[in-house]
Amino acid sequence: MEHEQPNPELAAQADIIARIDRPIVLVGMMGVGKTSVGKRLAALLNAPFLDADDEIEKAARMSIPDIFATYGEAFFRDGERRVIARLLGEPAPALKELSLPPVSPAKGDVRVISTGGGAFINEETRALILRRGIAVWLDADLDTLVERTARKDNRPLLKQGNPREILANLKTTRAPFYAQAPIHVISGNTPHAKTLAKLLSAVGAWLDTQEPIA
Ligand SMILES: Nc1ncnc2c1ncn2[C@@H]1O[C@H](COP(=O)(O)OP(=O)(O)OP(=O)(O)O)[C@@H](O)[C@H]1O
Ligand SMILES: O=C(O)C1=C[C@@H](O)[C@@H](O)[C@H](O)C1
Ligand SMILES: [Mg+2]
Repeated sequence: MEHEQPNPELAAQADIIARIDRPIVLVGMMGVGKTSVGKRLAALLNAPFLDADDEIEKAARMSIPDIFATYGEAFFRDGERRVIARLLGEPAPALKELSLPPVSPAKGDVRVISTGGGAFINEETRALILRRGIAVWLDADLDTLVERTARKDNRPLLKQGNPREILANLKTTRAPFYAQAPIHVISGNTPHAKTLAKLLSAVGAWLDTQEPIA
């Protein structure tokens, strides 16, 4: 019987996965792929996946467009801040938001949290994410964002005018905030698997800078 050759790429991935000890939090523009890439990353890490937008909808028992339409953006942002605090395991006042219990991680503290596009712009939310998680800025060019966001009709901010112009403005004004994430990955026009591999190796490179060399 032939011996199987060890696969160095898989071994490198396993090494990175074993060193991840905190939540990975994906931040970036709407449509960049935080949810779809985040789900795949969680599967690879064998860790829970939590989508902040979904959690807000569950907590409010309303869709995001309905929350915006009924209560306005400021109300949504406040809920978003409290929900993300809960997903990051922040105790007490966050629980006021609803009767949901804090999420209990299955494997240590590791989980993948995909945030909504505006979450990292809030100072308090950003500070919490930077303190408790490994923040990854997923980024893409404007054409890619326009194409990807056009696939679904569930983003109220894009209904306030020309989606391309709105995305261009948001991208410019938000970039300095997203850039505060320690890791930056381009979610380009390639299959999800490629973005995932790039993301994991960027996390590995960042972990290398955090650990003292023995
Ligand atoms: N790397 C990729 N390659 C191809 N398609 C992608 C990639 N990343 C995301 N997409 C597609 O783009 C669309 C938007 O992705 P997704 O919903 O994950 O974005 P998001 O960042 O979570 O957006 P939002 O902030 O509005 O929740 C989906 O149809 C998804 O399949
Ligand atoms: O970029 C944003 O501000 C938003 C992105 C979505 O994920 C949702 O959180 C909501 O539609 C707002
Ligand atoms: Mg999403």
